[in-house]
Order: sequence, then structure tokens, then C-alpha cells
Amino acid sequence: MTSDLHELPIEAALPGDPIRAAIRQSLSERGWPDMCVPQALGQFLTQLAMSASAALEIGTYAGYSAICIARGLPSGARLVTLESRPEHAQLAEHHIAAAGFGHCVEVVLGDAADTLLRLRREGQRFDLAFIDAHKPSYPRYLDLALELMRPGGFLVFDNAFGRNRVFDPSATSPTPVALRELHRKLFAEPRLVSTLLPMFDGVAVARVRP
Ligand SMILES: C[S@@+](CC[C@H](N)C(=O)[O-])C[C@H]1O[C@@H](n2cnc3c(N)ncnc32)[C@H](O)[C@@H]1O
Repeated sequence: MTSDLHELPIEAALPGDPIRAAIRQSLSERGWPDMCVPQALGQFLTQLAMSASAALEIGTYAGYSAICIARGLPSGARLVTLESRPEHAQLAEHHIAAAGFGHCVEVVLGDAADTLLRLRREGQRFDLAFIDAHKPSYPRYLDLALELMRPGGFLVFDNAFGRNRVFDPSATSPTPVALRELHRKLFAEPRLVSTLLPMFDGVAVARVRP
């Protein structure tokens, strides 16, 4: 059994996504890195979104994972995606509209923690939350997002293994420390049933008990 499961060429088995290719091209033209989820993870988000009436995303970037979530949403459902950098939010809005999902996706500019607190004050609730932003903030994002979830909802955290540093006790920088705390919280929280999937850089999935 390899320890580098996230390096398996899974993407080669998928048919290819023209929108993923177009976003990669658009990022390359700007000299920006490709930080979008791999297509296989995008497909997983599409699957989970199929039973959501409202979805939340933390970390929009160029809008690819938002498009994957929007692809799965039932008619009338919506996605709120949070982004702190104006240039990312603007590019995401362009890609989301070009993909035909401008009507059901709202890109909210600002610090995610502030927006999550506002969404709570407004009484908004979600069935799916995808977290893919500042890794040292993951434990805080769990606390804030959990308060916004409906029973039965899914919380999904990307990069949950921090390039495997989370499993190296000598790694004490903010990201592995925060990810270890995230794992502890996910398994200690009585409202959640959680697991860790060795998919790409690790995906943590937690379901809110009914
Ligand atoms: C890895 S990228 C997201 C990729 C996107 N989910 C995808 O797969 O297409 C992380 C994004 O989170 C944003 N971000 C970082 N810190 C943030 C914060 N405190 N609040 C909101 N967004 C933040 C970054 O600007 C960046 O655009």
C-alpha cells in the first residue's frame, strides 16, 4: 500500500472537464497558481450537493469548486461562497456566470469568519459546507460553520493532511498544528460523525447527526 495515495493518477481516469481546462488556462494567463480542486474531488462535491437546498463554501478562488457544487444543486437551491480577495472574487464571478450558474451562486467578499458570523445572525442554514481557505483557521471555521448546518448536512475540508505534515509529530508550524486540532475536534464533537479520506491532500468529511 503506497503512502502517496494522493499522487495516484486518478484524474487520467476521468473524461476531462472543459470548464476546468478553461479555468486553468485563465489562471495561467494571469500567472496565478492552479489551486482549484482536482476534477475527482469536484465530482464528489457535485454528488453531495445533489441533496442540498443551500450550500456554503469558504475559499472561492477562481470559482471551480463553486461550479462543481452548483452543478449538483437541485433547482431552486443556492450556493454562498466566501472569498477575501477582490481579484479572486471578480474572476470567480466571471467563471461562474460563464458556466451558467450566476443565478444560483453568490460570491461574498470579505473575511470568511466575519461573514460566517453574519450568516449566523441572519439565521441562514446550509446542508453542505466545503472549506478550502486559510488552513490555520480550519478549527475556527469548523466551530462557525457547524452552527450554520442543518441536521444531516455535510462538512467537507480540503487539504486535511497538510501534505502529510499532520502525521509528522516534528511538524509544528501553524498548518499541521491546526489540522491536528481539526481532526481532534471532528472526532470529539458529539453532533458529528466524521471520517478522513486519503484523497489527494486528504479530505475530512463530517456529517451532522439528525
Ligand atoms: C485554495 S483556494 C480555493 C480554491 C477553490 N475552492 C477551488 O477549488 O476552486 C483558497 C482561497 O481562499 C481564500 N481565502 C484565504 N483566506 C481567506 C479568508 N480569511 N476569508 C475568505 N477567503 C479566504 C484565498 O484568497 C483563496 O482564493
